[in-house]
Amino acid sequence: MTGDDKRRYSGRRGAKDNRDSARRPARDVPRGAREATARGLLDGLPEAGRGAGAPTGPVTGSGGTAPRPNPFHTPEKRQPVPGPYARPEPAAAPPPEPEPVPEPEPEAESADRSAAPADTSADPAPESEREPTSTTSAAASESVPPPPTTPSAYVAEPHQETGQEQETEPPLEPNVIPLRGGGPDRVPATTVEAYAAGPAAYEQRAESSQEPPFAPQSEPKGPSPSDASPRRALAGHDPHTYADAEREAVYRAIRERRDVRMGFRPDPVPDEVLTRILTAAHMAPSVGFSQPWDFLIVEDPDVRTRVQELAQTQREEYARALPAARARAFSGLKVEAILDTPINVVVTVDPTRGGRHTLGRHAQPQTATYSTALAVQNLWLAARAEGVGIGWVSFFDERDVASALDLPPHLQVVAYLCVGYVEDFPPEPELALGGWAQRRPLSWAVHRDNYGRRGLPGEEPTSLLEETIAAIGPLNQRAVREAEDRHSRMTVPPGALGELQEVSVRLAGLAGECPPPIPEPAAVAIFAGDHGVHAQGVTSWPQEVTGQMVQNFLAGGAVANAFAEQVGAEVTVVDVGVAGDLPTVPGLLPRKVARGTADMTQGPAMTRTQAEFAIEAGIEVARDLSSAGNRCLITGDMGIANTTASAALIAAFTGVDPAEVTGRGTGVDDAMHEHKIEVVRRALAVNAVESHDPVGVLAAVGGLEHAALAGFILGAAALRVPVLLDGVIAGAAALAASAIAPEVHHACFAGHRSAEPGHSVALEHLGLQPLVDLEMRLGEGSGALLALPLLQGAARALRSVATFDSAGVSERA
Ligand SMILES: Cc1cc2ncn([C@H]3O[C@H](COP(=O)(O)O)[C@@H](O)[C@H]3O)c2cc1C
Ligand SMILES: O=C(O)c1cccnc1
Repeated sequence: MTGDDKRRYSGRRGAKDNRDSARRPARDVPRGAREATARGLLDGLPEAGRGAGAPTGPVTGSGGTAPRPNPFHTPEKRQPVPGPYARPEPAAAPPPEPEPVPEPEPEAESADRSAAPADTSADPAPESEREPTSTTSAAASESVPPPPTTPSAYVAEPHQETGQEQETEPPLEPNVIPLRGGGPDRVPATTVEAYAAGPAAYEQRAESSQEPPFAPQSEPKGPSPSDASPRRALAGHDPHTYADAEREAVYRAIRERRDVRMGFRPDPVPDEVLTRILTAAHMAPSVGFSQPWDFLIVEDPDVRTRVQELAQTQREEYARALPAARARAFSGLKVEAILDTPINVVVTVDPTRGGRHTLGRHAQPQTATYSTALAVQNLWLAARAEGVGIGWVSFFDERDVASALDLPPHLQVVAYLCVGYVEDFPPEPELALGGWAQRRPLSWAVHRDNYGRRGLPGEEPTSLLEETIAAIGPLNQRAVREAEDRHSRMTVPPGALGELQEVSVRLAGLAGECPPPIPEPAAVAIFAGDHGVHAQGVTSWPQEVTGQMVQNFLAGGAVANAFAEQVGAEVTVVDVGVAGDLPTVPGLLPRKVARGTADMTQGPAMTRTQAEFAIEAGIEVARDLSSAGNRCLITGDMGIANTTASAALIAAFTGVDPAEVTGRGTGVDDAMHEHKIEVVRRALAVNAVESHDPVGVLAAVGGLEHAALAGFILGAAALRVPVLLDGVIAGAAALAASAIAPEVHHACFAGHRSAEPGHSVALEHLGLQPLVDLEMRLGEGSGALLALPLLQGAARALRSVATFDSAGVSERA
């Protein structure tokens, strides 16, 4: 490898190479350690994203790793929790209905069971269930406590020092927006007895409490328990607060509740246990105290077989609609255990119960169903405490299952539950373990006063854009070096993989691991918007085509759909600014910020607020698609006249003359092309654009889809997920994103070079080399989709090509 090559791999080439200079503390995990934990859905895929977004522990050099515990698991803090519900205190959970009699044999057994899984719940799968792992990972898993439980991409556990080699590197947190501090109140524990014994005893007890109670997520790093906020002080003296162990039991049931589909045991659930569980369900809150639920216990094998057939049919229907990569993963996924469990419990709702004047239901009829869902949750938590597993099956049409169960017509099925003792409770949701989806951090979900002002209690709220910018960082240099080293040893003449070498090294640096995960599954987001500048006659197509093409995407009839199907990617359409109304259908995300932009030759196309809203909509789409398990995000666009706005943006960000960046778009003739250049010039003259104010530039001469695409690109970079860029519209948006957060380019891969002249200018400015160059000029994400297999091939080369050593191939003399 030449020195020049080496320089290239440390980041963007050319003038902007020195952006990697900022360094932050390292966090890395040997590949083997991560593989040892992988036993999920996507394991069936050829290495698909194994470990993607799964930074599971600290840097430990090449040896084993101390696992990075899941925050919902606090084994080191966990105390033995006595029995199911501690009974004596009136404030504790409801006691079971029947007077507890000396427990018969099966009951005693069940009590054991309820304790046993708790102890093992942090454990990895039994040896027999584990994926075969490399020697390193096997060694690692032997020498360390239970491995990390999940692709903990969404988990920010405090870094564990191992004393082993650490380098100064950016933190390795693919798929993680570094989480800000804050958190639950950690009040001193109190007990009812202490309170009853008098305030002095109570206070003493509170002060002497050592054990911090439940930490719902370790992401928050906010105020310490000593903080003297009024809220904290009040809580510390609240006579109603449960004692530590009691609270821990409640929170433990919450965090260890699982939807279980595998490993059910045939032994029956004793009647007393089932009665306790149903009693808990029956204690649920309900609107107007209407108690609209009923519980149908199904044992009859014929009925269950009928229901199972319904589920099977639905499963097949669902699988047919999946993109290829997802369908492969889904084929290994168990969705029901209807015949595997000793009983099924159906929870129904009677929306008419309580009569006409049920309090609260008159305004919100759906609260009957909500109430019933709360009963399901109570049932589920109680079952967990009893060591009983629950699998909720929703793979059927509600009316079909109601009729298979011969329910009275006024009842509806809310939940169909498979109920039985289990071999194991997975330490994390099965879907997360397999990489099908990821847990969203709490900080994504907590807003303050206004939706979008995110901040955990006790923290200063921030905007999504600020938070995203703060999370974008350099490539991980350790992974970059490992990838470079591997390339130098791979059975390939030096440099023979051309650009794919740079791509693969960058994928490793982005993910923070070598080899990097295969960028699969992938999702294209087609952002759609209309343009006021259309009125200037810059395209020969009517504006309605934007909305009509959206419908075409949704019906699966566009080029983007054909190419997405070819490469197994999922298509999502996002309406950020289509002028007309669009139907509410699956696959279309309604995020309309405005009904198209204003005419930029008359003034700014958008207000700054509109531009910001659109950017944030794009960030949220990146977050959602990533937490849905996608490991590659692809840009797509639809917006008649958007090549005009693209040209204006590119001219504004690069300083290149409009005549050199304005193309023919959908194919305008010479006269219209000249006119289009003039329109771009006029827009830039009317709007005083300053490239140091990228959001202002987007607002002045951009489109809503450009702003959203810029957010999408920023969002992907913050999550350390590769983003595959399409043509000139994506190029213009990437320039804006890069002006907002210069290090965004590490995550950007140019899918293709469009025939639009502005696109080459943008790519040059971004320092990106296109993977495909076929004179295409369509947009929609079409060029980027074609390039997806190249991106995946680059990652796979690092993963599966042998080295000279391992293959016994002689190196050149
Ligand atoms: C039928 C049709 C399908 C398209 N698919 C993408 N575009 C592309 O062309 C449009 C931009 O070109 P201009 O700036 O010249 O209007 C965008 O909608 C872009 O996505 C299409 C355009 C049309 C007409
Ligand atoms: O480069 C593109 O993506 C492009 C070119 C023409 C029309 N629409 C999109």
